[in-house]
Amino acid sequence: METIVSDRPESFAWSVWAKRHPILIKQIQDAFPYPAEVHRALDALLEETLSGVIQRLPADAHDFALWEDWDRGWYGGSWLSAPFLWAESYFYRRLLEAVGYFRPGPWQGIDLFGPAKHAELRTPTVEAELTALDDVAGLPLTEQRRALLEAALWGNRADLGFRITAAAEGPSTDLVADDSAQLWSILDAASPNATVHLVADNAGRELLADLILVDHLLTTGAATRVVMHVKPQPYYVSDATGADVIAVLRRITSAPGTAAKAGHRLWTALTDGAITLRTHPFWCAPLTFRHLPPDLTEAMSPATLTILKGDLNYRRLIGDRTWPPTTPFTDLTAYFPTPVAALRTLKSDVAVGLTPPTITQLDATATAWRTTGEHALIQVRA
Ligand SMILES: O=P(O)(O)OC[C@H]1O[C@](O)(CO)[C@@H](O)[C@@H]1O
Repeated sequence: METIVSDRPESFAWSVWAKRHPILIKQIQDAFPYPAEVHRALDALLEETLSGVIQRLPADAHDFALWEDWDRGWYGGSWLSAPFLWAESYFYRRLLEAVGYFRPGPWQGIDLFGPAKHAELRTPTVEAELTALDDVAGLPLTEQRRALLEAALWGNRADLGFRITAAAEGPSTDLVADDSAQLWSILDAASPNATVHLVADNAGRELLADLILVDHLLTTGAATRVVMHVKPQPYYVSDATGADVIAVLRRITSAPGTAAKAGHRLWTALTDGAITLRTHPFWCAPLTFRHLPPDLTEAMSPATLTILKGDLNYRRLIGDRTWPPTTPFTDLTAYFPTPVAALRTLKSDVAVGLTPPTITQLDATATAWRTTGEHALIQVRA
């Protein structure tokens, strides 16, 4: 199966470089009063990706050696001919370089995507979602499970990068694969000693729903311990960092009713160790999870179940390749060190584990069903 690259005009990967990134760079330039040299560096990066060759990080970058290790011979070649997964990840590292995120100075540590992430937490939609938790609390357990799992799943649609070029958010449509019964049976079989690792994706609404799900797992005994993995630095626009977890927690605790109670429980769970927050440089690596480093593999191996959120984690799990969509999910994920569940809305070309009737139905819609974000899946490998 071929690795996905970005050099075919009008392909999805190509459109990310040609259409999404110019808008993204402009948004970053507008969001902060960056000095002229930062504007120039951002413009130069965009130019380099569209018509230049991939430059190395400066030799004094703190992670220069790490990126030498992660390189697979792509420096010096065209961005569009390198694997999409590798090049897109490196683009986000180069964005941080352009704004001086790691360099001593006034812009050090300032999240270039912060304004959009924070604005999302103040929207009426988030307010309504928090209030709706009062109703969920009154439902029978199976319905609570369905509601909160689906909120975490569809929360992935709220990715800020994706929304740069996606049509305005329409109604959520169907699940193209749904192994949720298996997800719960794995946890129930291990109860009361289940440990869940949750590899988070986006901040804001998605992280809010993830945290509410985590609270539900802990309060119902479906999990005794949860390890949440977040990014060590801003990445893929709205990916969650430790600072985002705190911001979302504060938002939940400041809401009325059921939400506030969940927020306070989450806060306590973090302090007493029922929830552990972790990060690792590999979460921002341009490689698939087949390259999980030994320390991360060891840290994750006690997991009863690892829940991977989002499109990028899905690409990294199964490999960013032109798989036939009927390829079994279980075959491609057999290597992963723990039982694994993917919760993902479809926002890139990769899709596996679908049945022929589902594919026929999706093709009959005559839409770009792989990339519109209107479809979602829950896939599990025990
Ligand atoms: O936040 P997610 O769900 O990982 O999605 C990231 C998105 O960005 C992309 O990398 C495209 O830019 C897609 O893979 C995906 O649509």
